Amino acid sequence: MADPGGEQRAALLVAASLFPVPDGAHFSYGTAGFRAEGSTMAPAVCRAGIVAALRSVKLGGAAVGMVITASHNPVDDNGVKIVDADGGMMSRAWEPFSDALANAPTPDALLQLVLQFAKDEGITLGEGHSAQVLLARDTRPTGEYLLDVATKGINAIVGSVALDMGILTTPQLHWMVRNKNRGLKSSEVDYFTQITESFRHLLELTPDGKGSDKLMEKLIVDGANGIGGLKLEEIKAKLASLDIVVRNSGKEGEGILNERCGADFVQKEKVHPAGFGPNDVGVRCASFDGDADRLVYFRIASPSSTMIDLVDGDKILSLFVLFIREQLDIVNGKDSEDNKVLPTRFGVVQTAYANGASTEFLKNLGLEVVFTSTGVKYLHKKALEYDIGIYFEANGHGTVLFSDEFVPRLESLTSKFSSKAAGSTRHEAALRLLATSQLINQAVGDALSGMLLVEAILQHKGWSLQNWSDLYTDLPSKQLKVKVKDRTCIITTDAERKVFQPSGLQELIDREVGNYSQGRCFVRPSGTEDVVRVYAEASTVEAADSLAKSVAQLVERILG
Ligand SMILES: CC(=O)N[C@H]1[C@@H](OP(=O)(O)O)O[C@H](CO)[C@@H](O)[C@@H]1O
Ligand SMILES: [Mg+2]
Repeated sequence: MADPGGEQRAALLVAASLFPVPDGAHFSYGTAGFRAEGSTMAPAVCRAGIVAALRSVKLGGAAVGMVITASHNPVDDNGVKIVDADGGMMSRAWEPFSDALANAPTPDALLQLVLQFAKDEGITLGEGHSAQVLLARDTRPTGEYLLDVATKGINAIVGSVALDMGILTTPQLHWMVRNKNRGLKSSEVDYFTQITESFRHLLELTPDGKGSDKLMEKLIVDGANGIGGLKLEEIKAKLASLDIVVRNSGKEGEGILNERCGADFVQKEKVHPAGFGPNDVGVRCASFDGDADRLVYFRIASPSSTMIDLVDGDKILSLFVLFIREQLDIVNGKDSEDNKVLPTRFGVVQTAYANGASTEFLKNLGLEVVFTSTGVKYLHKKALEYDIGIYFEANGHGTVLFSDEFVPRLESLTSKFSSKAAGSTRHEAALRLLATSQLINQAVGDALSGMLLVEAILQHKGWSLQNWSDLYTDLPSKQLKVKVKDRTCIITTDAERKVFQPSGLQELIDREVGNYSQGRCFVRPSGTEDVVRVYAEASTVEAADSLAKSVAQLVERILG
């Protein structure tokens, strides 16, 4: 293999020896990158820095991103995720190399892995190339240290530049990488300007007589004591049409990151977050997760209970679908199927965790609903196949993607309308679609921009949270975690809805499911925790609980 030169070899050996992998440690690039207790993350983070820099070299010096975060996980955890040049998750083809590198036992083993991989990928190391990696972190206490570690990893590839973008939400960094590589404005100020301006624009397009005063009433946002709350506080003043109160805002002394708060807690426990109580009964509330890439809504139903009415990712998706479909129908008017001014392939992507009632609702609208494995990297890729592709995980992570081919078509139609039919309902509908494509993050799910789109649509429809929630009734569901010896023994198929191995387990699950009306249940190994997840749905809460419990027992019995 081509010799990258002594300087490059030495740099890799030094970086590897700075952060050796302790005996017994094993890192795995899971559903959302490497994650573990923050104080143990340095070897994985340093090596992820090497991977990110190599990725940038491979892509001709395009900007690549790295976010130091463990999202909704406890404050002592931390993690690292690589953002590809298009603003999405790192290409899955690079995950095996990332795993191998993170676990390389010695500096020399690491050097050999890099040399071999560079050769296989046709990457020339040493001189004459450039690479840039944009870095961000969330508010975790180990973040600053790990960001420094990541920088050391990046610098171990000669010619690379690490750019610290500061403390950001995960979707902000994804957005920056995407915009930078498209030659668009990509600073944080630009991000805020884009989302606040397109939100304002959408509100201006609210039909007359809609957007009742009741809707102007306050929106309380649970910031999970993380970065999303802090950023929302920064832009609140620019969202004057909304009366936003931020709780668990991430400000010093307010509470601990993700502890009894945040979108993950609210969605899984179905109780209100810390800092909320009887005084908030009936108020429209939203909850972000710790790095603000997930969003759910809820309402406290009664002063005597902590229970909430949850409006989860599936319902956010349903709301977005209705709005977009309505605008498309207006734009296309009464044109026949093959004579539409804006023919649009509109696709909806869900995972097995989507509530069965949501899937039925979407299918009844005549939409194409497809399923992928859990994790944004799968959903996003699938959604890119459509003119407008929309995906959400039930836990609130999702976005709406407008394809590179579709946006120019929409733009030129909008200008055509503005010269021939300015102010017409079709013109306005086209403008709404355009504003939506600018508001909703095109790189990844984004709680901040997602929330603004929800708010604009509620105003557009003149809907309360109740109207929205009434779209359909969720089937009762239950999630359990089972600790087993080796979760990788479970191999799934059919977008994780069926167990392929160990053989016989699926038949046993099917038999259990058969005992319940509207029963549905699946198991899969988590990609972020050392557990097997069990999900069950049935016609009553008790039945869903009982089905989940029986299947969890089956898993325990078979996998121990
Ligand atoms: C059931 C569930 O919520 N799973 C989550 C969780 O993945 P697991 O592979 O299930 O651990 O974390 C992922 C990353 O945040 C998220 O994409 C996914 O939806
Ligand atoms: Mg997150």
